[in-house]
Amino acid sequence: MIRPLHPGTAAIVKATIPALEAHGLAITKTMYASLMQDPAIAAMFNQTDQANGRQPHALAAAVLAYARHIEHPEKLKAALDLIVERHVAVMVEADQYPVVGAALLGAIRTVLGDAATPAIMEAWGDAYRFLAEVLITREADVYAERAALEGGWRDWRSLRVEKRTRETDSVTSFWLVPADDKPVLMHKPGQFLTFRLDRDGLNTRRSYSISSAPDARGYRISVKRDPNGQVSRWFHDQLAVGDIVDVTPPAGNFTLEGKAEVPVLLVSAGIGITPFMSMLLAPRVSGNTHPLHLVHGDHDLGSMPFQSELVNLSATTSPLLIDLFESLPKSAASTERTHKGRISASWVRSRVTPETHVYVCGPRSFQRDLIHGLVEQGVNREQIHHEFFGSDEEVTSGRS
Ligand SMILES: NC(=O)C1=CN([C@@H]2O[C@H](COP(=O)(O)OP(=O)(O)OC[C@H]3O[C@@H](n4cnc5c(N)ncnc54)[C@H](OP(=O)(O)O)[C@@H]3O)[C@@H](O)[C@H]2O)C=CC1
Repeated sequence: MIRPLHPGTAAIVKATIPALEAHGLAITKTMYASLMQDPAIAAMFNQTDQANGRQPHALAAAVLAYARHIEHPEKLKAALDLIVERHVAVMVEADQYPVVGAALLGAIRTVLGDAATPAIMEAWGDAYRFLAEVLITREADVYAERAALEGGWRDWRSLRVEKRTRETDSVTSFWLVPADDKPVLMHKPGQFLTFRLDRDGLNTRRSYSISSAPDARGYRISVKRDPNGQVSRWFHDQLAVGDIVDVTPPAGNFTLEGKAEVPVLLVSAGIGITPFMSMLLAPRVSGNTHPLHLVHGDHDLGSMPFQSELVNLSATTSPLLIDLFESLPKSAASTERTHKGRISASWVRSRVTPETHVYVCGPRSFQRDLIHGLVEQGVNREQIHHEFFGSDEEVTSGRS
């Protein structure tokens, strides 16, 4: 049950807004430094986003927004929806909230010093308790809903690597089937799986978009090898056919659902094509009728995965258009639908009608440039959907 805020909490929390504006980042950095001492908690966070400061920035902004809108929680709905989505993706549990709360309050006390009076500490304790109860309740509902669906599950489920497929020199697909041979939850195209990786020196959770059509037999994910990436190298070098991995049920809201018949423009760069492969393959299964247009950019045709699948799709799926861009072409030859250079916002803009929904996935700078360019050129922000693992604040805010 969610207990309301104590009378007086909101006024005191609002009075701390100037202190949060001045010291919010110091507070969240101190908080994360303390949390990361616990390996089980550290595993929940993307360590790259910790190291480059994105996560502390994002949390400082969230804490400030909470203080500003504490009397009008409806204004926080979109932010809370995103937090719930992120939390269920990495399987945050109710018993982790007190640990995080203690770290946040400890950091407020450390950074504000004597200014953190007992009344302020009590008010922030109450504000955190209230927010935690809201999130725990909503997350419990999502966990229960997913477990109740056909093929769904509540905790981690063991999947077996049935097959590995080499897509390009740097991309390999992994076909995963349930170790218990029972059906799995059919994903919505665009969703991802999160893996619990706690072996071979790894202690992390990592999400990968599902690149196959919805199928109760299992899932395909496709991983690009990053020479500096510990996890992608582990998938490529260690994960063999027959091995078992633990995953969450499919999660994420980067889906086409609810917008049938609406023209859809899928714009990807690099391995960002993976969720779109699932969307493109799905019509065969679900009778999806969106007019689809894929615009994909990569270094050259040789580094583009799934080309034979795309050729098959364009021959068998109607209506489907595919435009490919090569930023570092190896040959001067081009066709009506293969282009030289990077995908530009103005090229995409000229294909967007007032009805089109644009889905964007790829490197962070690509998403940021494209989304800003489209909005600058008059595309309604509501028509644009994007997906990025990790904190995506700067994709939408313009911070680089
Ligand atoms: N569901 C999700 O959230 C997923 C997210 N991803 C993310 O997608 C990213 C893909 O990275 P990767 O495959 O290594 O990409 P690459 O670095 O290989 O780049 C792929 C292509 O994107 C082009 N590009 C890069 N920046 C821009 C830009 N600002 N504007 C236009 N074109 C640009 C590159 O051009 P050039 O050669 O000129 O640099 C290249 O042609 C990863 O960071 C991954 O995390 C991937 C899969 C799923």
